[in-house]
Amino acid sequence: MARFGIVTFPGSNCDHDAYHAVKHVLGEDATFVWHQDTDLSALDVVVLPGGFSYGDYLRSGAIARFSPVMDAVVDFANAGGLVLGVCNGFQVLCEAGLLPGTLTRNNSLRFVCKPTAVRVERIDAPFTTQYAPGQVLSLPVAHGEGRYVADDATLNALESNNQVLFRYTDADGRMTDAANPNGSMRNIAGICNEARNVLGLMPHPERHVELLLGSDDGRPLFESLRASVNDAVPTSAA
Ligand SMILES: NC(=O)CC[C@H](N)C(=O)O
Repeated sequence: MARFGIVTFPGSNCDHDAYHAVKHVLGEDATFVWHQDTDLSALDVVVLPGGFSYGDYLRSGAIARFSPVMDAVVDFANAGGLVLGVCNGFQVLCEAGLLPGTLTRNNSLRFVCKPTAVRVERIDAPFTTQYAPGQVLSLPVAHGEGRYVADDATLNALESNNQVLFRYTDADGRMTDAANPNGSMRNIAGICNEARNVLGLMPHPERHVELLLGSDDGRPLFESLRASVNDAVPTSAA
């Protein structure tokens, strides 16, 4: 059984969605981790969920990054643990320095809440093995500060290391400005770190995990994590 911990900050509002995806849809072990907790040793995967941690004061994720749990998340990630940050979780990961770049105000200066088409760029990361390369997913976005920004050197490094795992496209997988809901540079929707064990993703896979919700395109992301955890567990026969 893969053990997922879902961090709750004051202001998180997608923690229960993530819990539902893991516990009830996937059938794996899910527990909530309070922002003041510091022991992550019983977990295989840490999820930083969406929401408005600390009211998005100053800028999204800027205060959550100083929560006691985040020192533990940094240690967990540096030891190779799997970390998934969705939306506000992505913002927190950038603020914490676990991912490069930052998320700034949408180019529309408006909160955007709608389904988007997102293309899977790479399947050689523990978050995407259960997708097909180039598969176009329907995943909802809901954010005011989702515009991914980084300098050219960082963007080029992300591309050459194959760290861009998801991009906004149209439904046919074409990268257009119209398909980009927030003005993210190079249509970036999700990136991993160089070691490939930390993912930040702006759209919400946990909101599209069953057809009752309109789509189950987000479900293979959680199945990929489960497969990665199970593959890593040594068998007793060894
Ligand atoms: N759904 C969310 O996680 C919201 C993200 C963030 N606080 C924003 O509005 O930019």
